[in-house]
Order: sequence, then structure tokens, then C-alpha cells
Amino acid sequence: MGGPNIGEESGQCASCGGPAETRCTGCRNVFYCGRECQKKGWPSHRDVCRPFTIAKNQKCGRHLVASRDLAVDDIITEESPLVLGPKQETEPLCLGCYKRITGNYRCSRCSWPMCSPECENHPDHKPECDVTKATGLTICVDDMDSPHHLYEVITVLRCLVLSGKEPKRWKSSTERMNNPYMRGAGTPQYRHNQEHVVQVLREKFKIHEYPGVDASESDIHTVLGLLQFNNVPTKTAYAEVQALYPMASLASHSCVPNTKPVFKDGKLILRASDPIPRGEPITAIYADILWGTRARRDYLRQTRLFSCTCKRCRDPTELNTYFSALACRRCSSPVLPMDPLDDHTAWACGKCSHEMSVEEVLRTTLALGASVEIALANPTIETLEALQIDWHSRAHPNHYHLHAVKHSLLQLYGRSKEKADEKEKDAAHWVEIAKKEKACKEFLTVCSRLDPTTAHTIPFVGLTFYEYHKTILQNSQRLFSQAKISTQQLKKRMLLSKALLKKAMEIFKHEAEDTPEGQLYLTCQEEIIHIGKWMLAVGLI
Ligand SMILES: C[S@@+](CC[C@H](N)C(=O)[O-])C[C@H]1O[C@@H](n2cnc3c(N)ncnc32)[C@H](O)[C@@H]1O
Repeated sequence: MGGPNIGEESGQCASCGGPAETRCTGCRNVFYCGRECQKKGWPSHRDVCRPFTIAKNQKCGRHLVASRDLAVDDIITEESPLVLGPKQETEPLCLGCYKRITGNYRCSRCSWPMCSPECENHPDHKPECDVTKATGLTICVDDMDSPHHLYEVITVLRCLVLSGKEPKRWKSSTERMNNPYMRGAGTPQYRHNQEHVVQVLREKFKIHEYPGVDASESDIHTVLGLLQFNNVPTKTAYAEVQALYPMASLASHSCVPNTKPVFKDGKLILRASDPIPRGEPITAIYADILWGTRARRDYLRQTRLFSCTCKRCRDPTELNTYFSALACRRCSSPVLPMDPLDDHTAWACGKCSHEMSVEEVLRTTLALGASVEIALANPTIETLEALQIDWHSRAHPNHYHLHAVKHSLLQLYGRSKEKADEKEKDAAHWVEIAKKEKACKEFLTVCSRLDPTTAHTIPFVGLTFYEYHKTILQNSQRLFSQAKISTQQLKKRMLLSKALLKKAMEIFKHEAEDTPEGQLYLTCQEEIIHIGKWMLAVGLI
């Protein structure tokens, strides 16, 4: 049998000629009888199937480029990580499933805290389990609520063990990965790594004595560099961890990424989140989408050693969100950077042209961030509203620090009397519900401009849709009981409320059942049934 019949629905498997059962999971143009045949057919099919090529330019180095026009949701890569493990700084977590742990259970072989006997047998945990056992070291981690320095070594150790066990695979995947890390020798970060990773791995874990592992000080620093520059933040069921992927690690960065990642069944599936024309770069985001431009650019410079110049970074308004804008002292209009790509630029009011120096802007932003951090540590409606009022004359209401305050407030509003009897819901409650609705709408508007696919804001946006549905539900039931809306209007609002729940479910659909997001998915499901029953009972359907 020759090469696969691209695009032909021949009814025959392109590999063995038997009856076709499934489409190629990459291009979906070719038919196979099953997974095995797809694997066999792959070598000849790869070049036509792969939706990307690896390109190279001066600005980004190697990067992925669409090899054909890609539609939204097209799969770009579906691959297992070369290595996956906790982020360098993390609170103690299970080294099998990455769930936060209580400390009540320890691996029976190596003494690392884990969550259960099943997790101690998880293949991810094997490298540190074997190395720790070989040294006879007892792992002492008591405080489960603060980052613990011992976890800094885990992912590096996993890389070193893999490089010893599967040297060919390790080398072919990593030898061309970007690693400008050694340029950082002598920096505070390098010194930190020397003390907390290199020395710990060599002196405590005796990693250089472990069979097959080359782990000179410089080997360990090289691995630290590979991880720093090429890691892909990967959201597992319970935590965001770091991973190296042969292909996805090559995607260049944009603060307006055109891909969305989902980590499922141990694999990263990277899909197009926008149509990507042939020849365009395929981009991921390496920073937090809900940080302002200066914070994202500083972070990228520090961790990845480049200055982002993407569409959002170039736009003083950050896609019309005013996410970093301050307020003019003279006329209250937004104050924006004159040249957002220049760190020393002055900021100016768009209306009265009053200028602020960059130092004043940084001082103000820092002070706002500090006030927000304190307020969010113990949030109440009173303290958060007081903070909003206090900063009203100094920062734009959409400022990213105030956006975080809004997200907390939209959950708090209406909560105290949520379960109360209708009679107990007083005027103050309905004022809160009105504020809640407004906050939900504002929060979603800003997020939809920054992250239209919601792929990078799942917990925030999903929860907001859920909270939003409550306001529509409660308000419409009240207005109907007061005969202020017609049956038709009530029905319309009930359907809107259900649609908001469905939107939340769509956002949470990949979340594990025992996470807050997975639980909320189930709550939404129950709530939809409940609303349906209520509509039936009152004759709306
Ligand atoms: C994960 S690696 C990507 C692969 C890398 N380009 C290579 O050649 O191996 C991340 C590095 O790529 C470069 N890079 C990625 N996106 C970039 C961008 N938007 N602008 C400039 N450099 C970028 C930076 O050097 C960054 O540290």
C-alpha cells in the first residue's frame, strides 16, 4: 500500500487497507483502522499532517510556524512531557498527583510526603524515590502551608535521572533547546540555585554517585537553565507544574497567544484558539495574562531574558482594558504610558496632558499592589469597598490590582443572605445583588478582551459566570413575585441564567472532580436541573 490518501474518504485504512474506523488525530483528513495503524502510517504522513514547521529568526530563535491555515480548535501538538515536575518554588505537594498534602502520609520507600499508597507508585515519583532511597535520606517537611526548599530539587533531579537512563531521548529533545542561563553566572538567582539546588543535590542526595547520572555542578546548572527557559507551565488536575515538551516548548511567546493548552491523561493538547494563517507564528503565553504590561515584561526579562513587543505590550490601553492605567490627579482621566515599550517613558493623561514620571507611576502601582495584598488576605465587603474608594482618584477602576479586588467582591456580594428566606432578603441584600451583577459584567468584559477563549483565566472567569447567574436568578424571581415582569420576561431571564451556568460548565469541563473548579462544575449541573424543575413547576415550560 502506498502513502495515505490525503483527504479521501476511501473507506480504507491508509496504512493496512482494512476498513477505516478513525480519522488521523492530527489533520483529520486521513483514515485509519485504529491507533496502531496511525502510528505505522505516521512516518510517511508526518510532513503533510503536522500543522507546524520549526522556523528560526533573530528575534525569537527557533519557533513554531503554521504550515497550513489553522482553524480554531485545530490540534497543533498532542504530546507527553519529556519531564514534568513541581515548579521550583512550591508549597509541599504530592509528587504523584500534585495535590496539596496534609503530611499524614509518607512514601513507604523514600519518606517523601505523598497523598496515598496509589500515588507513591506513580511513575512520575520514581526518580526521586529511587535516589532518596539509595542515599538513605529521611525527608523532613513539616510546614505544609509554606514553600519548602527541598522541592526545588525535584524537577531537576527528574531531568538528571532521565538523562542518565535515556541519554539518546534526552539529548535529541534538549540539545537544541535555548539555554542562555550560563550567562547568568554570578547573579543572585545563580547563587540561589547553587546553594539550594546544586549543593543539595550533590551533598544530600549524592546525585553524582547515582548509577548512570552525570551531575557535575555545571551539568546541574545546565538543567536548571533548560527548565527556566523552556518550561511550559502545565495545569494538571491539582496544581500548575512545569514541564519540558519536545515541540510545545518551542512555541514563542505572545501576551495575546493564539493557542490554548489542555493537559489531559498525561498529555498536553495544544489547540489553536484563533484562526492562524499559514506562515504565522504559533504562540503561547509565558507570563500571567492577568498582570499589567510592566509586570509581565519585567517577569519575561528576568525569567526568559527577552523584552516582549507583542500587540498588547505595544498598546498603552492593553486592548482597551486600561489594565495598568492610573487616574489623573487633575481631571481623573486615564493616565497611560507614552511609549509602553520604553521602561523610562513618562506617562500622560489623555485629556489634560498632565504628566507623571515613571518613578511616580511605579511607586503608585507598588503601593496599590501592597494595599490590595493586605486587603485580600482577609477580605470583607467593607474593607474592599473602602480600598476601591481610597484608590478611585489614583487608579483606573480596571487596573489589574483592582480587577483582583473586584473578583473577590463579586463573590462576597449577596453571600450573607444567599440561603435566607425570601422575607429576610432586605433592601441591603438587593443593593448587594445589583453591585454583584455590575461587578460580574465588568470583570467579564475585561477578561474577554484579554483572554477571549478563557483558556488562561479558567478559575476566575468560570466562577464569575457562576456568580453572575445567581444575580439574574434571584432578581427575576423577586421581580416576578412582585408582578414587575411578565411570564415571558421571567422565562427569558431563567434561560439566560441557565445559559450562564452552561458557560461556566464549558469553562470547567476539563477540571478534575475533586478540585474547587470540578466541584463547581457539578454544582452548575445540579443548578441547571433545579432551575428546569422550577420552570416546570411554575408552568414556564
Ligand atoms: C521556550 S524557548 C523557545 C524556543 C527558543 N526560541 C529556541 O530557539 O530554542 C523561549 C525563548 O525563546 C525566545 N522567545 C520566545 N518568544 C519570544 C518573543 N516573543 N520575543 C523574543 N524572544 C522570544 C526567548 O529567548 C525565550 O527565552
